[in-house]
Amino acid sequence: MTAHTHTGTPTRSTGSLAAGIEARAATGALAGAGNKMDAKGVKVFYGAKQALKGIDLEIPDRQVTALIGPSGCGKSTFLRCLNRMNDTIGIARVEGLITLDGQDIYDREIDPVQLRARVGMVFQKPNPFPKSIYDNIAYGPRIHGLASGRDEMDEIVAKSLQRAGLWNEVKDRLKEPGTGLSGGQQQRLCIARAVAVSPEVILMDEPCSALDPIATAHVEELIDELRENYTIVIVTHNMQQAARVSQRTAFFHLGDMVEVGDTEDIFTNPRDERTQGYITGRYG
Ligand SMILES: Nc1ncnc2c1ncn2[C@@H]1O[C@H](COP(=O)(O)OP(=O)(O)OP(=O)(O)O)[C@@H](O)[C@H]1O
Repeated sequence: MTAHTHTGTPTRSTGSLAAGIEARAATGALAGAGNKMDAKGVKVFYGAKQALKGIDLEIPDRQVTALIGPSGCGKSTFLRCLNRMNDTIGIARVEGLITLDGQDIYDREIDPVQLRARVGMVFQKPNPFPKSIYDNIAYGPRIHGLASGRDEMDEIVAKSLQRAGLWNEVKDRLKEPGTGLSGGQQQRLCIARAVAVSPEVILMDEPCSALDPIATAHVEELIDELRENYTIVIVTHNMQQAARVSQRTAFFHLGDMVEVGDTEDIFTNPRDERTQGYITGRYG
């Protein structure tokens, strides 16, 4: 089965994360230049069952790429390949090539923990740690040794919360538990936590499915702001959301990537009848 393709690097800071965030913002002019990640012939098996049949997909730098398609078609499986989260599933086996800035992320030299700092993830259900708001954010930078002292850590926490649009709501209650926030605030806390380790790519697996419409709108606005500095890949069942937040959309069907292109083209002029059927609600 062939896929239709419609047609469209920041340096990682090893020192101060706050400086890294600033540097990333300063190089915003590079937005959209080239592909951040590239998948070629990606197959995934869960035991004997094949979930992905050979996916080719380019992930452009500092754009939002939406993965859509009917339940069980392999969107989350593909997303998890991008930061090797499938490594944590014993029966999962991944074949093919996935690169980040041209480097094979499945290379033996690559440490998956370091990779996941560069390619962060936000899950469907907000999952703050049972810790204070401050410590939720500081956890990753502590593990990765990104702050040399308390002042620097305070700065990272503040900048990450600002980036996630949560600072004003929580700046006076940083010692309170993250679990005490509303669902929408918790999800923005999780986005701040992902941002705190200065990732280059943020993967989002249905990040709004547990949120009400107001919280959803908030997170969608945030995604739009984040793409200035980060490459984002989002799995969503909500086609309006894909149309609102993404610049590129890839349609998955039964383990294949059927069609990818500019979001507007995919929604107004899908080439494959399976894509057309899905976006017009004939199935899925
Ligand atoms: N941990 C796992 N073990 C075994 N099979 C799995 C596992 N995770 C996913 N699968 C199977 O792989 C296929 C693709 O699942 P995946 O969750 O990637 O699809 P999806 O498109 O994200 O679905 P949904 O939209 O319902 O979340 C499905 O048949 C699913 O049952």
